[in-house]
Amino acid sequence: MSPSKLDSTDSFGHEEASVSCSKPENGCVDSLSIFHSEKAVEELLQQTPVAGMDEHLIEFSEALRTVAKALRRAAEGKASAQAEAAEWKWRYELERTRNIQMEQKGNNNCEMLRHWWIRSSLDNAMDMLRIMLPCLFFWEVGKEQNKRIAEARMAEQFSAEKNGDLDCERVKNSDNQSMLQNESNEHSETGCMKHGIWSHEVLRDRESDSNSNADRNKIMRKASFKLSWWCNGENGDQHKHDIVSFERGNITTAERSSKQISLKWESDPQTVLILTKPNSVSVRILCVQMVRWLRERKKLNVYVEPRVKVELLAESSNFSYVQTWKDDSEISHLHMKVDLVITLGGDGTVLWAASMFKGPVPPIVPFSLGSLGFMTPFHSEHFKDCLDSVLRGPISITLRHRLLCRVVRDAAKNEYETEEPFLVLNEVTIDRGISSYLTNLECYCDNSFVTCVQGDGLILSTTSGSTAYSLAAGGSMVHPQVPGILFTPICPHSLSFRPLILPEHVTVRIMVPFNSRSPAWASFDGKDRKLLAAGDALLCSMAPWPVPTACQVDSTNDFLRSIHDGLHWNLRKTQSFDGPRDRDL
Ligand SMILES: NC(=O)c1ccc[n+]([C@@H]2O[C@H](COP(=O)([O-])OP(=O)(O)OC[C@H]3O[C@@H](n4cnc5c(N)ncnc54)[C@H](O)[C@@H]3O)[C@@H](O)[C@H]2O)c1
Ligand SMILES: Nc1ncnc2c1ncn2[C@@H]1O[C@H](COP(=O)(O)OP(=O)(O)OP(=O)(O)O)[C@@H](O)[C@H]1O
Repeated sequence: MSPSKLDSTDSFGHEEASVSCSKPENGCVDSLSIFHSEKAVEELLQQTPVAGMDEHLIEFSEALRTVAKALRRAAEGKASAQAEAAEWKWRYELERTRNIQMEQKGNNNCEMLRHWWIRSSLDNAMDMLRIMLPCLFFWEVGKEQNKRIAEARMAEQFSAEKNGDLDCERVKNSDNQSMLQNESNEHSETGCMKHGIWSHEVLRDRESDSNSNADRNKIMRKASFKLSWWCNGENGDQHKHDIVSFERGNITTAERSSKQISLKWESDPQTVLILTKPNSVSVRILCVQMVRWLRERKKLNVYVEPRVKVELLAESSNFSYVQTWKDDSEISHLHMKVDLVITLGGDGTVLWAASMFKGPVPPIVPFSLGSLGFMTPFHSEHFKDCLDSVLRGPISITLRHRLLCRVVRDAAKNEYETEEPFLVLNEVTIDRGISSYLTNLECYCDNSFVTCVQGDGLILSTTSGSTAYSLAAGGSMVHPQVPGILFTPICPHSLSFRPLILPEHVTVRIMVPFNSRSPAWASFDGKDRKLLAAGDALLCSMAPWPVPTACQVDSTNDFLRSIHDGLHWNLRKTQSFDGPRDRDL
């Protein structure tokens, strides 16, 4: 590069101009000119060196290149901060508009429901008159009978009115194709009712909905139930929403956020879904017995998976009453038909059951037919007694939290542009897959930098999953009713990387940085592996739909029994009485 060329205003002059702009009076940085300056330096350096080139010039141009790079980063940082601010503003506006719309829609639906109630009450009155008139001759007999009909109808109307809030939500949700697309609506579905945590009431079958006017009596109803906190062994009916009180400036915890929960049926369960571990003879035999008993003795509708229906029909053609689904799209409506799910298998079958419900999950009764049973407290030998007591209620349940995991690709415009989310009951694992390099994962918690994971990977686990993979990687065992997200590294290449437990309300973001030597792989409850390339991120937060599993005794007793029986936790021979004692010392 000749000095004359360096002096030329074409390249060097341009460079100077951009550098002087990099020390702005008003803090403004022109990213375009910085880009040009950097390019100019790049070009200068690439030119063939000529004899007698001054070394200082090279150093100077290197320095210029560094300055230009720093300026470019500053400009990019500013632009991205501005974009983020605009994004938050946009999100705020969107949320506000959505809330206003939801409020209006809710009011409209309630209004419609009220009109429907008045109209149907009039219809009922007309019906009653129609019944009564021909019966005038038998007035005394007819009077008693009509009174009973009227009472039943009024009770039904009363129940519908009492649960008006929930019905409003159902009306709203009936339009929804996918539960996950309508997160906010479903949030309110699982929300708190006046008494207890929530109550499934008068849910309509999709098919029945379409011809509901034609034949209301054929509407399939879900069993109604109530969940309540269990206080000191009593069934406390009231759930206080404010868990912290601050009267007169004194902060006290009036209610604990996590308590033993009790489920009490308000109407009898009618439909049961049985899910079974495949390829197991003992499971198949038990399934046959259970289906027969539920149908013949309990008069319940029974749903099974298509594969199991084929197996049952091969056993006997009498099983034609057993119901199933034809294609997977019907699975998304199962939660509206099923009152109770029974699983026959190990923990993997409970995970399978949970994965079928991408929104609310009906209560699950897990029977143990595997080698380990952390989530399967019921013994198959006593299935009739167990199911009798569950169907009668009340039962203790463990509300097992799930994590909602979304993959955001580098190319996505914002965090909402994600692929189909996954709901995990145990954990999401981000590992190195078949790559022999260390994973390099940047971790953020609610946008605060947590750490960089360099090792085999990272496990983000629920407390239910704390006894699974996370435990094997050195994580703590946590009672499943404790709300939180476990942050457990897999074979970290550092001596001080202890596992963390984060609070339930945070969003964890795991990013594969651009300087990572290899991509990472995410897997969800040990299934569905997804590639995370450089720039891709995984977002993980607590899902609004927990998995309610029935307890044999209660949450704590079942959890302790599972770690004693399943893991032989802290099992040690008791020291004998004879030997040295303190008083001898
Ligand atoms: N090194 C490990 O311990 C390891 C490795 C991979 C996966 N897993 C676990 O396996 C789970 C998938 O289970 P699967 O049955 O489909 O696969 P699987 O058939 O390979 O069984 C894995 C084992 O994990 C046990 N398990 C599952 N959930 C558990 C829980 N919550 N608490 C205690 N033990 C539990 C199962 O009983 C089973 O013995 C994953 O979610 C992961 O937690 C563990
Ligand atoms: N209904 C089902 N359809 C397809 N796969 C299933 C079903 N139920 C369970 N599985 C899968 O079968 C595998 C084994 O199931 P599960 O853990 O229940 O039995 P197990 O391995 O015998 O029990 P354990 O792990 O306690 O020894 C799991 O990976 C699970 O995902």
